[in-house]
Amino acid sequence: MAGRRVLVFPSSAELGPVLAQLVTSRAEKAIGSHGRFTLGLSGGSLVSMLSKELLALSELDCSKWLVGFCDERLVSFDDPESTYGLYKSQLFSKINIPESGILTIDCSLPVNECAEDYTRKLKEVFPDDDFPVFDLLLLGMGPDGHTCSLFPDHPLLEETKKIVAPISDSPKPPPQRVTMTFPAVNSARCVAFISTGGSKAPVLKEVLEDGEASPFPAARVVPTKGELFWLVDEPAAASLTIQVERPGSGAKL
Ligand SMILES: O=C(O)[C@H](O)[C@@H](O)[C@H](O)[C@H](O)COP(=O)(O)O
Repeated sequence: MAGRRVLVFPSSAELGPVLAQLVTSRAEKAIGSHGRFTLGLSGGSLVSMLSKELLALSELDCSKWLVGFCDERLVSFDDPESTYGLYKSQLFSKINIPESGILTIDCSLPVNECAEDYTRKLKEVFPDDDFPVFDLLLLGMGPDGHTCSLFPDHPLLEETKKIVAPISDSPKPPPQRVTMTFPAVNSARCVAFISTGGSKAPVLKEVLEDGEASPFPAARVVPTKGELFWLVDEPAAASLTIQVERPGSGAKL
């Protein structure tokens, strides 16, 4: 791992601009070095925060972006539970990302086939790698310590071969989902967790202070070579005793 940074902001309002800055700076770097920017998205509160912050930028050029999903719920795209559906209405329809730059699941397939189909799509985008090397993955963490659709005590936590796995017994509804596995997540060049709210405080303390000794899935996100950021707000950070950075909303990452 290139080193973990934990950045604490008074609230989401101060965190948001730094998230946007991280995305645009990694996009610029990626496009400069290999001509495209591959970004993996997650659901939850990230959808509205990221959409709002990116749309507030005056010069956002997404023509060389390739966006995928760290996990996705197996529901139709017009279902309010569809992560893609939410991004489509809040972000994709308002930026200049080409349709070919959005990697979606095929939600008409049964869950196992859906995971295989999404694996195939990722392999097409990353033909030279055993696991996809995204330039940036944005992750959330639930109050139970799950990330992507990798839930505590689930056998999928031990998956070492698949890039994408199906899950049909998700403890959080909807039950059917597809998710990137840990080896895929940990192959990224940069991973950033965005975690806000006091419900995250106890689990965040264990994840950050006990590391991989902690039982929580989020603690297993340790990029092999890439960077790891935790962007959190004060309520989520309330129980931390480790040293953190408090850089303010003008931080440049
Ligand atoms: O698929 C899901 O059920 C959600 O996307 C979920 O995994 C979410 O990312 C986390 O629970 C963090 O959500 P918040 O950032 O909104 O707390």
